[in-house]
Amino acid sequence: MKLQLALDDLALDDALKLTEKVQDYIDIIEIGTPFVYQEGMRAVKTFKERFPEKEILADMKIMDAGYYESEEALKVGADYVTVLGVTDNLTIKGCIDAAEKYGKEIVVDMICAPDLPRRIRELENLGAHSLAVHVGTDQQAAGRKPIDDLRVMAEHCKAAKISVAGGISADTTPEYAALKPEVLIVGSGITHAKNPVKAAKEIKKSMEECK
Ligand SMILES: O=C(CO)[C@H](O)[C@H](O)COP(=O)(O)O
Repeated sequence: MKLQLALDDLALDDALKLTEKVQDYIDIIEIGTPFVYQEGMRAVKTFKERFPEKEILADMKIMDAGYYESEEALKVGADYVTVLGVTDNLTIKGCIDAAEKYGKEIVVDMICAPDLPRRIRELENLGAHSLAVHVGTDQQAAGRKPIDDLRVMAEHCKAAKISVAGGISADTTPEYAALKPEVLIVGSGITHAKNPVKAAKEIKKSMEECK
């Protein structure tokens, strides 16, 4: 199980400093969607250069122009690019083709996707590498959590790897880790923690206890 640190609402220098501090506990560095809006592909390139031993995910949440947009991140060093599961299969296929050209992978973000079992089947048939259960920031504010969708994903996913995101913290990691997703994604649970190093260390420890 890998820990993915989502960097969403930090400036580039602050994000680099925070990542230095927690790097021992994380496997994948996510350049979050707001960070992509703020810094563009410069952030992907900078993080790949500063942390060459880590995997980098560009959370682009692509909705159209799948091949072209994913290649923007892949050519500057992204190991993973996200596309939205609600979009057209042609867009998802474009992202998969671009990723495979670079020997990298696509993560399909299932935020707001209706009928999960059916969509999981379709996406696996398309050859999606990973599917991400995701309760977004606005949904979290309305009290939603990703645990039920993660159960559905764990039951129906046969070939793709599973990621999960949506307000996960050190306190809630054990219940998510128990379902053994391949990747646990944590943003504010580390970046907004009083002590980010302590939070990252606790999260990684809980994950290891579930191996
Ligand atoms: O993709 C995102 C928001 O759209 C976040 O990166 C993801 O939800 C993880 O952050 P948090 O743990 O704070 O929910």
